[in-house]
Amino acid sequence: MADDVGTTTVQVAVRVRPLSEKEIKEGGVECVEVAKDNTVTLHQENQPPNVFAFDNVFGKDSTQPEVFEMLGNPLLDKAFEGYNATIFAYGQTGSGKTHTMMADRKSDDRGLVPRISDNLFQRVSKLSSETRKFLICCSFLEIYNEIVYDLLVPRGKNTPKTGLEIREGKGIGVYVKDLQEIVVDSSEKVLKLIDQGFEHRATAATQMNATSSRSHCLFIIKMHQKDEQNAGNNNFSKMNLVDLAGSERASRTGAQGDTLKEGANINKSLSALGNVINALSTMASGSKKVRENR
Ligand SMILES: Nc1ncnc2c1ncn2[C@@H]1O[C@H](COP(=O)(O)OP(=O)(O)OP(=O)(O)O)[C@@H](O)[C@H]1O
Repeated sequence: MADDVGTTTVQVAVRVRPLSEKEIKEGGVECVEVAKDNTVTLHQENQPPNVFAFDNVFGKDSTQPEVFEMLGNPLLDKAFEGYNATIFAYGQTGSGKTHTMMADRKSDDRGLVPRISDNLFQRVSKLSSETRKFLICCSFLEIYNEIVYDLLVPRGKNTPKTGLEIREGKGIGVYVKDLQEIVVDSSEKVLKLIDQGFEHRATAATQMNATSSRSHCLFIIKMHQKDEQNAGNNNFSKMNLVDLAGSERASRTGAQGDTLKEGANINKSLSALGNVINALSTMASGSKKVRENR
């Protein structure tokens, strides 16, 4: 998670998913051990175990509400204070990114994004008054082969081949030109937008003979608060909820042609993201050099 107002913090959580039925049938064995001190031990054949430490660790029996409590709730706290905040789900195809971020959006097993939306509107309903108002809007986009597509608009003949443009504006930072921003006043409306976005994404993927796990997917919630009695509450914040494309390496999957191109673009963007996160965490730990280079 990263917020971009002054005190930048980056936290890394890891979630281990249970073995799938197919993996069990094929004789797969669990090789990851999760400990209460937020460490993960990786056991590999004929090698000494490797131990890794994280800010948060979720074992194979972890639940969606637990993940929300540890990651979603603090993100909302920050958003209500006026900070921008981002969650990225990173991992190889099939590791559980979409399950953690979305899952079945209408079931008790729903993931972070629908839970954040539910909790956001619960908080808004508690805090709203004659003098304190909230305006919330959402956008949904995907980045496929470095091209940005609006998921709230059906893709068709009129969709520009080059996709939407990423721009930077004074006071507003980086934004996507012409991206739809839909005003929402309930969690149900947010879930409808998500459904709509997924439908457009699936249709476009079929048209392009691609799979959705080869694109990055970003759900954006913007919140504007206005309080006539307490100017301290007047603020604007943005939550970016990102389900990244599968991180496997092209060389390992033996990809060729278009799939190789997709893989190269995914690697390029994930490596750029890695550089940004490294720079942010170095900044958070007070490295002078990064600050001077900004
Ligand atoms: N924590 C979990 N508990 C139970 N099942 C899980 C868990 N995480 C993932 N799964 C299951 O594992 C399968 C793969 O998960 P998922 O589709 O979320 O992977 P992914 O990383 O998003 O893959 P892709 O990159 O293709 O989008 C799904 O059937 C999902 O339901």
